[in-house]
Amino acid sequence: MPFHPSPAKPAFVPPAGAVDAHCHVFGPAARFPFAPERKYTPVDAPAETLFDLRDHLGFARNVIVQATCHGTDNAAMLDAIAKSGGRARGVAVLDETVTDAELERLHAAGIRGVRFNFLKRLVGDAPRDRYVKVAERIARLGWHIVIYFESEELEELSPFIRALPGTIVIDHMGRPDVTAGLGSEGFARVRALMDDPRFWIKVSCPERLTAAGPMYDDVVPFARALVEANPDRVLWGTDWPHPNMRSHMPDDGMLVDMIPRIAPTPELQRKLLLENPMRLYWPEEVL
Ligand SMILES: O=C(O)/C=C(\C=C(/O)C(=O)O)C(=O)O
Repeated sequence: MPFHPSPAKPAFVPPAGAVDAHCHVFGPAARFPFAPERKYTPVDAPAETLFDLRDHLGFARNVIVQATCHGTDNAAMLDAIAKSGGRARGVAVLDETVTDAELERLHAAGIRGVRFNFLKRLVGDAPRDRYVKVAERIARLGWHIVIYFESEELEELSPFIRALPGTIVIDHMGRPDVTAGLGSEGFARVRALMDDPRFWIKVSCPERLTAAGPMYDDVVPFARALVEANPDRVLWGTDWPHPNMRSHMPDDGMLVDMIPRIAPTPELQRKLLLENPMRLYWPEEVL
């Protein structure tokens, strides 16, 4: 499903310098082929379109996250970062063969984290041994680890995740089953991870979690609970171009207009959209 061709202009105006902390670039396939082992083939979603969206939504910076469709070939993301004029940083997917020289080059190119995907529909059986080796290799760079999992797997997965070193950023609220309610065991496990100050969480992707559909009223309480409980360790992103969406394609402008519903004060919005992502991805610019 292609991304929304003409997202609305949001009524909500993000704070100056706001960061879209979870988005992707895909291809163009002619220049940046997709990984042979991929589980899906997305539409081309080039850097130029991402940056136009950034400006249209009122954001200033992007954190571009490597997606499984490109495997460990981070070239498309690195090309986008290089084109951004310093306004993008990245989260890469690596394997344990990465050399120290390559890690230095990736850091110089704007990479500040690695991503470990646990979704079976995206990676099959997650290569946990590889993830441990990569985690050990990046620790000296001060990078963090972004993790993506289904909340129903969290009971089994928690010991492995808690044993990872450094800062850990949970994608898409830990994918709670919103139909099970705020008091569900699954969401309680996600919130229990957040009791550890090493953990951060993205209050993104209501469109992936909703049972009610757009305006995503059923997801708002989950995101708001996470923002209010962890104001200094939350991030927000569009997840553009929204790969693997089946039910509908979200309007990115509408996603931005959800922000005041999940972060109801200017202070919470500033932390979510500016202070927190700047601390994690542009620490050298934080006074
Ligand atoms: O884009 C997302 O963050 C979500 C998805 C895809 C990936 O994360 C990926 O391919 O790495 C998904 O839920 O299908």
